[in-house]
Amino acid sequence: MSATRKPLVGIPCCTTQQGLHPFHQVGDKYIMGVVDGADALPVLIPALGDQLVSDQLLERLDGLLITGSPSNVEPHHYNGPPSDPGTQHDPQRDATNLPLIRAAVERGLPVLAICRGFQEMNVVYGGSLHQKLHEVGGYQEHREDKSQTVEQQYGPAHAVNIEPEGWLARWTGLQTAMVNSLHTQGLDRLGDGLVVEARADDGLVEAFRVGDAAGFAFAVQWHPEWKVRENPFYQAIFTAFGDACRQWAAKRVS
Ligand SMILES: N[C@@H](CCC(=O)NCCCC(=O)O)C(=O)O
Repeated sequence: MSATRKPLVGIPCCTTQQGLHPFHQVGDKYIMGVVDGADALPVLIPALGDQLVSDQLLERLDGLLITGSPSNVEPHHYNGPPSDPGTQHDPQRDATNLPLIRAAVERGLPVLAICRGFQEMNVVYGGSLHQKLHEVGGYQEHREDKSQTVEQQYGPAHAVNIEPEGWLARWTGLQTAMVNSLHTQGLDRLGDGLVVEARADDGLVEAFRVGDAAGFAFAVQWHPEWKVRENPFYQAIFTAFGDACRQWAAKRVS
């Protein structure tokens, strides 16, 4: 691989309906997180579910970024009770991402999962979700205040306590950090083999890694892609991801 060739990072899309037509889309901040934060080339992956030949796709990639989304994982994927009527779902995204995440981690391809992506990764490993964290009791407010500006909503909201022996501690040297918080759902049962990397003060799991993964497999409940270059804590996560993608790319081509 030439010194200037950047790793290729796949970003699976959400589906939305715009007028009469369905679209596949990814938010700009995730794309720019890959470009600016990981110094990599993004490529958008349509949410094709079964029609995505994941091996043929994954063998061409050097990493996967699994994004957040206002939609929720359909609860049948974790044996949860049905969602309230009107809950936003994206079954095509579920059908794409759940198998893709498993296949990517199995082959050692670097995976960074954010917010809904973090929740998906927990479900992939047999974990479950609280559908309305604010109704469970004992948890602080983890939702954004939708009356605020976008800058305020993605600003620091609460602390996370970082596990001293984990990857986050190694990358940052920190014991605590402030993070944004824009989620209604949250981890209930932690998936098999997932290792907690950080918790909120109320005990909610906010970051984990896949314990026996062959490569980089890391997930956070907050949004480190938000203005990643301006936040050294967020940047450290994207730097570690980008480095893992570069190492994968170098091995793949050599
Ligand atoms: N719907 C889930 C996940 C929350 C989430 O991913 N929010 C992201 C919102 C938009 C974005 O920044 O991409 C939940 O509510 O817990």
